[in-house]
Amino acid sequence: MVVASPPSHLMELPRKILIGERVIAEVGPFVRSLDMSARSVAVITGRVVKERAGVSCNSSLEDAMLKTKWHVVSDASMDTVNKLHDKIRDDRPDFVIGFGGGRSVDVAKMTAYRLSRPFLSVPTSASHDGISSPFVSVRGIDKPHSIKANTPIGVLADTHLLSQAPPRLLAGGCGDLVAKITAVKDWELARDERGEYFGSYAANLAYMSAQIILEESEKLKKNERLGVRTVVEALISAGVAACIAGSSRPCSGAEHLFSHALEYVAGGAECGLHGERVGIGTIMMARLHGLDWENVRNTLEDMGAPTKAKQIGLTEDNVVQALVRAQSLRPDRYTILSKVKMDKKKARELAAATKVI
Ligand SMILES: NC(=O)C1=CN([C@@H]2O[C@H](COP(=O)(O)OP(=O)(O)OC[C@H]3O[C@@H](n4cnc5c(N)ncnc54)[C@H](OP(=O)(O)O)[C@@H]3O)[C@@H](O)[C@H]2O)C=CC1
Ligand SMILES: O=C(CO)COP(=O)(O)O
Ligand SMILES: [Zn+2]
Repeated sequence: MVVASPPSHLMELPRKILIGERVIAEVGPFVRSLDMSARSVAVITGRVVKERAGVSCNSSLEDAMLKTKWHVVSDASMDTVNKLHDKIRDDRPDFVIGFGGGRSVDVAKMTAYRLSRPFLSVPTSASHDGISSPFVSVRGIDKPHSIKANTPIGVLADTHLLSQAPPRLLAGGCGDLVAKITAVKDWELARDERGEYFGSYAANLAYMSAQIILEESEKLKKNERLGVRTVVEALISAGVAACIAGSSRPCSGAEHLFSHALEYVAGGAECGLHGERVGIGTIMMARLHGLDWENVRNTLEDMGAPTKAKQIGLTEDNVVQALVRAQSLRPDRYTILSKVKMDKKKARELAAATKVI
């Protein structure tokens, strides 16, 4: 098989990453360190995060002489992005800051992109790798998967705030991390069977972020502080892998397609968090790849993440339908599901064999 020559793409990486306990109090100086002449910022956040940590974030920004305007969002839709764009456009803030869970970070990233302003990511949940990548998942576009916006110019991760988030979010982050073992396997498959360009550096970086969880879950579950720090660093690193690859390829394979398909088949009903769905998908895709799927399942259990469909309100039929439909949502992303075509019978057997149903 002739392997395609690397496509040209611009690699944009975060310039500075500040991580540690209570570093939210340093957000003002952090902005200044990125741009000495900055005068104003727009902070996009959620209601809960603003209530819990808005004051310390605001004081730090104002102490650094940055005129600060707050915008509270409650969903991650294109409609919300459009409204924010219209509201913020005339202010011309020097930075758009996404302060909160994945929803706030995504909306802020997309708004900054639309306004051509630098974006600063201040995640308060370690739930997926979008905290450091250029990708956003917003509702109301014609794609079930993420689209590319701009890489955050900086990432500030306060491990105290991250540890205050609902535990489910951190467990979901572990699901998004273990996914990299099957995502990377899918990328290798695409190289071997389709001649797709394979970036080994990006692939190794993403793979390592899964391995740390797979190898150290025992230790991480016993030490909450170490657990949060390790998970958030691994998520940032996986996001950087996507920056290097220029696509979500190293981070998203068939397990992500399964998760996207679940959102369709569940028809808008609550069907778990991103990382929870992806983690369950990884168990099944690991089996298809001939990997140690039981180790994936045990790791997810250790980290408090679901391993069974019913734990996130899914029926057996939801799982079967999503497995059958998954690959058709992104036909150009060659994965194990392109090779092992799923019908209802195979899908049910796979889900049962891995104890997902
Ligand atoms: N860009 C990408 O590559 C990806 C993006 N996504 C997207 O990310 C979003 C999901 O992100 P996720 O983080 O899981 O969930 P949310 O952003 O929806 O956050 C879940 C809840 O947790 C609250 N919360 C967040 N941080 C804290 C904290 N420190 N303390 C207390 N409460 C907190 C939020 O409050 P509040 O009310 O303040 O928001 C919210 O109510 C989805 O929109 C999904 O599509 C998913 C995968 C990849
Ligand atoms: O969640 C992601 C990576 O972890 C983004 O993946 P998608 O490109 O499949 O949306
Ligand atoms: Zn993901």
